[in-house]
This record gives sequence, structure tokens and C-alpha cells, in this order.
Amino acid sequence: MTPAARVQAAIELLDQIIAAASEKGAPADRLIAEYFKARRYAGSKDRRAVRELVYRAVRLCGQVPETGRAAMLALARSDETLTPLFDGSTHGPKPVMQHETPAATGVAQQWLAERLAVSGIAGEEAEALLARAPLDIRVNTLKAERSTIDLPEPGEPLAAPNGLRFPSGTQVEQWPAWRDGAVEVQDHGSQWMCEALDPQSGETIVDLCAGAGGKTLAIAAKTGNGARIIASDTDKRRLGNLAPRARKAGAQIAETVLLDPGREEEALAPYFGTAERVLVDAPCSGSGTWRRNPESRWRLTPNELDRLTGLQDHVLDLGAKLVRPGGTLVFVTCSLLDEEGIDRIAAFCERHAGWEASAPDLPLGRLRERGEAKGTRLTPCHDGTDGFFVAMLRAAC
Ligand SMILES: C[S@@+](CC[C@H](N)C(=O)[O-])C[C@H]1O[C@@H](n2cnc3c(N)ncnc32)[C@H](O)[C@@H]1O
Repeated sequence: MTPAARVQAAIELLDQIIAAASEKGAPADRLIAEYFKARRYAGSKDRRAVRELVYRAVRLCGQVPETGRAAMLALARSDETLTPLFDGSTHGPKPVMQHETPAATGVAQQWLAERLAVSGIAGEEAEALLARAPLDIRVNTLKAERSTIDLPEPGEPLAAPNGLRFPSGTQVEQWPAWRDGAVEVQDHGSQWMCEALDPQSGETIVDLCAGAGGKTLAIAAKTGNGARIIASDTDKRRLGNLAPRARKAGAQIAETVLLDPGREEEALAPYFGTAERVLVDAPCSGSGTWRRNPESRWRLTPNELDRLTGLQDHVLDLGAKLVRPGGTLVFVTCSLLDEEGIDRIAAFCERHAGWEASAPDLPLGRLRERGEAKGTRLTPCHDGTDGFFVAMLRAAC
């Protein structure tokens, strides 16, 4: 592909990503993969270059752009090598017309930028949400040790006991250690969420919103397969991925429980009051992971945020029923909005007398508090991790 044809391909892909954002369609990564599946003539360098253009444009535009071309024109404003490629060549974009307006740039839609600012995320904290994320892995201690594992590149040891950091885009999935389950891709912040849970061998632990088991596997490794782990989720496809992942990782998961949304108690009742620890890794806006999914900020609406905070209260209340007297509930979201963090904990404490909310003792992050409610927030700018909120809730004995 010529450089101009790559720009035109990026424009076409951006049009698809913009449409998918308003129609709740496929994520950008999938759209890009499908685009190139139908265009076998594009070589690996072309694919990499187009992908790079697409993501640079998505990161740059806080509001949803009207068109892919407007987004690419915004990028061309900040990168003068792109403007001459609007050359009207056979596969390239049409020349720039005088009346054309580039898309608005910024961190997020105005309402969202305002809510972030109210939550203390503005200036460099907000800009860091759109930086490139490194590639972090967790060495799976059921199969290997960080100090002795043989990897194609050494990696930078992280503060998390089993974490290693590699440059963004490292092809970990091609490593024998990944294929053998000796390493898992997991953000450094996410690794600390499992440390905050502090699971112990011999305990019953429920991972209520387990998804495909990113944190479940870390819990199994941390307890040396010594805990009874129950993993549940409402998403059949994600939960279905847990068993093969656990086999590969050598992790023992006692039970996986598929939940019916709104009727979760039917399946969870046998576990009520039994767990020493419950992890509620709640569904959220993902505003802490925009470094990896920048187009997800185009999808969020105030109504969707309201729906999510309602769901967070709901899963917290379910989690509370699973905890045995004196046990611990750990609430996690990968969001930097207080509405999905400390506000949920303050609301929980109002609904549940006798529970005590505290911030976990971590070597990173900063305190967020609202009255008696406390939690810890990690941010890309301050901690070099994805953004997370975590709070510990202790049940009365
Ligand atoms: C942040 S993701 C979990 C990620 C996962 N723990 C990991 O580490 O990979 C939130 C999960 O909550 C699940 N979920 C949504 N509603 C739920 C509900 N009512 N009960 C349990 N899980 C729910 C979603 O399907 C999603 O998998």
C-alpha cells in the first residue's frame, strides 16, 4: 500500500469505529482485524501502519468525530507529514478542501471530562489516560518463578511480586512461556487488586464477577491452589473461557457458576455466608483502561453510567451476602470516576450498618475518602498502571 492508501484505509476504519460507537457495535480491535481479513493484499507493515494511524486519531479526538476523515484531518494538523498524503491519488484520500473542519481534539466528551475533573482527574492526570500502556505480565507461580523464568526478553521487574514490564506491543502470545501458561498478560494495577484481596490457603473465596478469570487465576496462584475458589459471572462466553485458561495455568477452580442477571441469588444461595473473602470486580465504564481501549470513551453516555453504578450497588449487595461473619469483601473497578469508586462505598455503608470500609495497604495509589468510607485509587499518571479503585469492606463478626 502507498502511504496515501494507508491514510485512506485508516479513514475507512475510523468511519466503522465511529458507527460502532453509537450502535454498540464491535470494538475497534475486532473491526481492524476484520478489515484486513478482507484485504489480504495488505502486508504486515501496512497493517501496523494503518492501525497506528487509527489509534493515534482515536486518542486525539475526545468527542466522537463526525467522520473518519475529520478525525484524520485532526491528526494531520498535529503531524505535518500526513497533510501531503491527502493527494487525490487512486487509493488515497481526496485533497483537503478549504471549508473542511478537523474533528475537535481533547481527552473526552465534555460531560465526561467534567465528571473526571470533579473526581480529581484533570490536566496531566487526564492526559495520561490516553498515553500508550506498556505490556505487563504476571509470572504464574504455579508453573514458574520470576527470578528464574526463561523469557525471550528480560523485562523490568515491577513492585508486584510476580510482575514484569515490557514495551507496548511486545508479542507475548508468541512466547513458549505464554503458550505453556507460565505467564499471563495482566496490568500491574490489576495484579495489585489481587494482592489487596490477600487470599489465603484453606479459605473459601468467591470471585463474583470473574469474567474469563484474569483475577481468578491470580488468586489460585497466590494460594498455591490451596483455596476453594468459586468463580461466577453472568456472561456465559467469558465464564466459558475460564476452564481452558485454568487448565493451561494449572489453576484449580472449585466451581464456576453461571448467573442469570437479576436472579443471581438462585444460583448463589448455597454459598451465602460461607466465604472468608469475596472479590467484586464490578462491571464499570473502564475509564481507567482508556490507554488500551481509547474508543470506549466514545461509547459512554450519562444513562449508561447511571446503569453501571446501579449494577455496582447490586453486585456489592450480592457480594455482602456471600461473606461470612468477620469476612472481607473487596470492591474493585477499573474506573477513575468517584461515582464508580468511593461514592459506591459510601452508599454501601449507608445501606449496610456494621460494615467497615478501609483502604488496602498497598505500596502505590492514593487515598480517596467520603466521610467514613475509604478506598485507594491508582492512576496511570501517578502509579504507571491502569486506573483502578479498590476498597476493603469488613463484615461485623
Ligand atoms: C470488570 S469485568 C471482570 C473482569 C475479571 N474479573 C478479570 O479480572 O478478568 C466485570 C464482569 O462483571 C460481569 N457482570 C455483569 N453483571 C454481573 C452480575 N449481575 N453478576 C455477576 N457478574 C456480572 C460482566 O459479565 C464482566 O465479566
